[in-house]
Amino acid sequence: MALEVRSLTKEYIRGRVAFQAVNNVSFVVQPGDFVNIIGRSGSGKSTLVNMIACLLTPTKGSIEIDGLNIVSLKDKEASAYRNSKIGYISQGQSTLASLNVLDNVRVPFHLSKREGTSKEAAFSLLEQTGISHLAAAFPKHLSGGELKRVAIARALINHPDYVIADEPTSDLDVQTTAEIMELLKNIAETGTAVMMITHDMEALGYGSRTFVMDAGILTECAGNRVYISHKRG
Ligand SMILES: Nc1ncnc2c1ncn2[C@@H]1O[C@H](COP(=O)(O)OP(=O)(O)OP(=O)(O)O)[C@@H](O)[C@H]1O
Repeated sequence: MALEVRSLTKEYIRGRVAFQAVNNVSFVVQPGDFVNIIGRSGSGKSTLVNMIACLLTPTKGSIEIDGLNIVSLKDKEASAYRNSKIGYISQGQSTLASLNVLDNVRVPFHLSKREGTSKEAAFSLLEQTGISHLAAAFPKHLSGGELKRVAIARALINHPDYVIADEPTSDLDVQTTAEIMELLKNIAETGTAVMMITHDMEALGYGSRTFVMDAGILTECAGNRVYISHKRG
């Protein structure tokens, strides 16, 4: 299922001045793509992916999946879409402290009405992410890399078509970064499109396409080569 973003714009008002945090952005993501999104702090990366995750309403433009414009979904439909189609790996800590690792992974399964149980599937995802030995542990006893693996397993529990990861390696060492990136690459290889915001040059090589966001304008780098301008126009 291709994701088609057309003329997407998000306008904010700061002081009394309106500005486009995301400015007329268009691109298409195919199943299995592993998309890097890079760019300076404040350039509009999170605003863009939050609109794709239906967490934010665009000012203008469309986001189509299989002919359905998700921008026009009502709140309840938008939540259902997010729950079934999007796996979201947020930048910060996102586990629930009162649940053990296995139950944290199961949470999205139970947010919508579904047949069956999520226990085996959640355990299998913990095996895939290399932390099944921590199934009964609580988040406060886990390292940053282990918590990131929990977030990845949880993002996959509903078999999403798209995984969005907002700086998944921001606080990890080189070795753990490589392991987390291998996991994300494997996810893309199964046909789930991955969109990753990153500032981490080590992480970039794992993606198949790279986009640069600059003051709300998104440009794809030819041949996945990265040209970063440090000047702002
Ligand atoms: N609710 C809001 N109201 C007004 N301005 C906002 C709002 N949310 C974000 N912005 C502004 O929009 C711009 C884009 O923000 P965004 O968080 O998308 O950037 P980013 O590229 O993800 O940054 P970072 O790399 O620091 O996370 C920034 O200038 C930010 O200050």
